[in-house]
Amino acid sequence: MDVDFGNALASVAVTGVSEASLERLDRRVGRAHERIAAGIEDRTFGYASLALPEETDPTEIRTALEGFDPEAVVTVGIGGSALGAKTVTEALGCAGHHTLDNVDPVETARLLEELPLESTLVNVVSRSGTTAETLSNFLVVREAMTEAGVEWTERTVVTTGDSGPLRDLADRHDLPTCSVPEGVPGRFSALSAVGLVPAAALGCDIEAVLEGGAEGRQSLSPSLFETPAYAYGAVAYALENRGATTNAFVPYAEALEPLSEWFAQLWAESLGKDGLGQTPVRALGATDQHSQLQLYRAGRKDKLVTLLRPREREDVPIPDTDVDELSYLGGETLGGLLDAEFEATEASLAAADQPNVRLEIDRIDAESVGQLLYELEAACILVGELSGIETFTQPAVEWGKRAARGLLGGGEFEEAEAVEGKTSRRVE
Ligand SMILES: O=P(O)(O)OC[C@H]1O[C@H](O)[C@H](O)[C@@H](O)[C@@H]1O
Repeated sequence: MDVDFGNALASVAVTGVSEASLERLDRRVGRAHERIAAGIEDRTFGYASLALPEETDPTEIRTALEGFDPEAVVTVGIGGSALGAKTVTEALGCAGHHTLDNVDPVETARLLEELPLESTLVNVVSRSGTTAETLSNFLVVREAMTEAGVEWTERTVVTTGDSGPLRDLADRHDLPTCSVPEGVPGRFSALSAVGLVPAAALGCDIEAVLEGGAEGRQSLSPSLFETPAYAYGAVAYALENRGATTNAFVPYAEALEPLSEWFAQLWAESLGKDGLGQTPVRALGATDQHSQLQLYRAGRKDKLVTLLRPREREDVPIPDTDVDELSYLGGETLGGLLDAEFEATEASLAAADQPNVRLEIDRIDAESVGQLLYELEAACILVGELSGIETFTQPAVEWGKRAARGLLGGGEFEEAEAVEGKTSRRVE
């Protein structure tokens, strides 16, 4: 990806960052890069994520999928065990990928009604193999397949850790499996089997995705001024230190909308530690110019707006019109209008002293998507290094899990008592 942070400079936006500050920060970026590079080489927990382009074996994935030629794939997983896979297939236009990454009974029932179960591949993904939502959905899907007369063991592939209930189930039923790479947190696993099985099953070029990731790896160098991923991470970090506690991530491409969900987990779960972290807001261009832009321009100056677009895209001409007020659109294209709105929004934010950064990729294809995922991960890891936080863990998510488990009789958890003791002040 290319990064243009001109609109994040103090010379453009009051809450921006000065060139001199970035020069000083670059020395810290260089030291952080040394730590990151060493962590990649040593496959240290978390940093191992940035070794995935070398470590992920497409052959393992394709072997596990041998004999499958599904009409549809349903990924039963949650968080990093679903978002990366959804991002890759949606970006690459691999039709037929559905995800069950919530336990909304209406949605699960709807999807099971809609799916051609006899020609659907069930892709169960859980690093721990113990995630309640994933296992509950899997049990429901398995029962639905049985009731439809489909032998579930012949239509299920599992991606999980080396041990745990899901690994035991896969072994017991001799299911094809892929491994979850050691030392790679779920939100950083898009460039592993966790993120690539559905794309492979639906005929996408996962090798090219990994090639893009490898180009991302090659792009890392000790300076933010020579490394797009570090330029983005360093500017996001510097802006947060100047009050930008929100990062609105706005791709101008429908195919990249799931990327925003993936980015939100990556940014929030990695950086939301010790009272720090930017709140990622998922938005979509041009649609959210008609909803959130008012806040970005005229609300609190507590934001970074990240604008992402492909430079090339398939296009659609806009026919001529005899409506005078709209005649300027005739002969234009939808892509031309989208690009004009991207640039106009970017300028309108700068004109309102709202720092924004432009990310661009050549086009939305397997290689560009792989490189984009990689470089956004590297940007996130740099922010974690500069912030001095634990980038790769997520202890805060465990409290709620224990409370829910206690409420369901899954053990004695003091967190469940806190739920019972809720302070109420109802208005009906
Ligand atoms: O892959 P699993 O072990 O099922 O975990 C799925 C997700 O749930 C956890 O609670 C974490 O918040 C996520 O980082 C993780 O991706």
